[in-house]
Amino acid sequence: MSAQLRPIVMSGPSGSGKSTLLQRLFEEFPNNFAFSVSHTTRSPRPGETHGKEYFFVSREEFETMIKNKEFLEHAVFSGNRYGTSMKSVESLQKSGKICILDVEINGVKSIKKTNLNAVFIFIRPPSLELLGKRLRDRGTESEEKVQQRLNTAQEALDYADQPGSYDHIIINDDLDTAYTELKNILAPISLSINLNQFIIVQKFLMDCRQISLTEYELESFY
Ligand SMILES: Nc1ncnc2c1ncn2[C@@H]1O[C@H](COP(=O)(O)OP(=O)(O)OP(=O)(O)O)[C@@H](O)[C@H]1O
Repeated sequence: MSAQLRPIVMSGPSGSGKSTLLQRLFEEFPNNFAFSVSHTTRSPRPGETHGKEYFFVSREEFETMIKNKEFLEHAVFSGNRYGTSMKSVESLQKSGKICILDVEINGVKSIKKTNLNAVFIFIRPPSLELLGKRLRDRGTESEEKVQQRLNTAQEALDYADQPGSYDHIIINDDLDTAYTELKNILAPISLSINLNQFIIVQKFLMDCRQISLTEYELESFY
């Protein structure tokens, strides 16, 4: 996989602010970043299209893909299987976009074992207390679910404390500061894509010179 198209793996406890930060990123740079499309064994909901929200596959197909080592990571939620295939990341990269993967701790560990050459970013809440408050304020989970998420959060924080677990850790205290930090991390990666395209154009122009196009003819390429 070419270095200039390194995918971004974003992880962090539920409620740490991943979706909020990514939503801002996609709004500001709609042509530069995108999520890869995952595979799932769950049935499509009304309005969902195969290949858009998910690739909907049977259990047998999913298991064959596991056997063929086609997944970068896969997991089970509410009795259904979900996974990110190498192919779906590659097809996004071919379209010239930086692929964003939003995965939990086991996904991070699996992806680390592949040759994806991703950049690993952890979004850290300032404290578990504040994380609990944000989850409660968000109002999407019952108190029992909030407690479950806080327990899982501790595990994610412990893993993030291990040396070498992530390339970057962003503390999401003030949202604007966290977003600026995220953009600063992503800027060199986006830049390398532009730089690579520039080098390809330069090489093309040099080849044109060697096959003796005149300066006048070259002008027409610009
Ligand atoms: N820096 C911040 N300051 C205050 N509130 C924040 C900040 N960042 C995020 N929030 C709020 O915290 C809540 C959780 O954020 P968000 O939904 O983005 O978390 P998440 O990590 O994507 O969670 P999940 O993995 O469960 O989807 C949201 O209500 C969001 O508006």
